[in-house]
Amino acid sequence: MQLVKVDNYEEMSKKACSIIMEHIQESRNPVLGLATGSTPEKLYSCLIEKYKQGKVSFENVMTFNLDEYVGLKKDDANSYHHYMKEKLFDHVDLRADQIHLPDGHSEDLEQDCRAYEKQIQRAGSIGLQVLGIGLNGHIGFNEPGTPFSSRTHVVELSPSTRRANARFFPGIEEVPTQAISMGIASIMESKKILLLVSGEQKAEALHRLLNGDVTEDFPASILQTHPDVTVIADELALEPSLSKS
Ligand SMILES: N[C@@H]1[C@@H](O)[C@H](O)[C@@H](COP(=O)(O)O)O[C@@H]1O
Repeated sequence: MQLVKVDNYEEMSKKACSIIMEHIQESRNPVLGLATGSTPEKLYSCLIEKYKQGKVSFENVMTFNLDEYVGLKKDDANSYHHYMKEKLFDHVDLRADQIHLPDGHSEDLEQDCRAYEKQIQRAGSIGLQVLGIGLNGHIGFNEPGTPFSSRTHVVELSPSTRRANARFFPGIEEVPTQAISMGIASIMESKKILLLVSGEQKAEALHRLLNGDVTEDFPASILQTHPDVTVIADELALEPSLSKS
């Protein structure tokens, strides 16, 4: 894993933005894996800004999102479909047929998971996957204990993940109990992975990622075995972890 240390959230987002732009410019058929949550918000604003300045185009890009809540319609304000439209898709030159997210409102979730895997494979697998990390080490919505061999699947969200994400909902009761997530094996097939970590609340998770054992109890630890992972972490996420090591 390559660790890039930056001063703050702003710098982390700019650095990630330039890595993604470079990837788009260098690849013939760029396939991006995208994440949601608070972490990549500014990265997406930066990509919109660069697009508006004519510095990047998404004309040839395909996107696959990591996850989606089960039970929310695409236009629900808390769905990841809605998040992505609002934070990125509606502001750049991406057509609907270039964009892929799991369908959490599908009548046959299992079938949808299999179809999602096939779509990723047909696109030639993910070239650059953007990841955030959950407080418990989850990547996508792969909670602790998820087999490293997992493919896109339906997951039960842990109480701590529901609590962490309750800030986006009117209350914890409204946070769905299930989600569809790309599996850990699916994520690991990405050619490159870009993990973004910002803020003191992520310091413990980052410390364990950088120094801990590779174990299914801490899903992100598998990234230690991937040949091309860049972790961009800011000072707040790093400093406490450095002082502990
Ligand atoms: N499913 C998402 C993940 O894709 C995200 O990376 C992570 C961290 O979220 P945040 O960036 O808001 O801390 O947890 C969420 O639950």
